[in-house]
Amino acid sequence: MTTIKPLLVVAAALVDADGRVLLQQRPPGRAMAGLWEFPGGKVEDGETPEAALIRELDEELGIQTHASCLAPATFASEALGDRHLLLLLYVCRKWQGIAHPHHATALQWVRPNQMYALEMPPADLPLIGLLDALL
Ligand SMILES: Nc1nc2c([nH]c(=O)n2[C@H]2C[C@H](O)[C@@H](COP(=O)(O)OP(=O)(O)OP(=O)(O)O)O2)c(=O)[nH]1
Repeated sequence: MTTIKPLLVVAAALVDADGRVLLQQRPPGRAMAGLWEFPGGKVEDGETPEAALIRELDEELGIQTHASCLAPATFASEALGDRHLLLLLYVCRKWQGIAHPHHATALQWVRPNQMYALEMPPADLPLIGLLDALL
């Protein structure tokens, strides 16, 4: 029997005052290079999902937020190679600092209905409609 180990990933829909969401472009040389994703990353051993997301937002964008500013929104469940991705998406409207692409090739602020035209990871596609309805 094949054992599938879930891969737990957390990501944020950072929403600005105009209802736009921040996406970042995955850098070259990595899986899914060039695709537009929500900032975030893997939950490490011993971390809560919220602590992992706070860490990733600081590492990737240089912004700071708090667990009380992370509202669970939805999740994705998708085969990913020999793993199974569980992606927890939070909505965050409050943070400190200005987002800069520390790891990503580029950042852009988009309305959810503009995401349909962007190349995003397969797991993210079902999340767009939810964000579109929610924001
Ligand atoms: N951050 C993020 N990852 C996503 C999204 N959609 C999606 O399928 N993923 C996948 C891509 C990767 O397989 C995984 C995230 O892992 P990663 O490698 O980017 O995370 P990480 O920052 O912890 O990276 P590393 O430590 O391995 O360098 O989740 C998304 O919207 N945001």
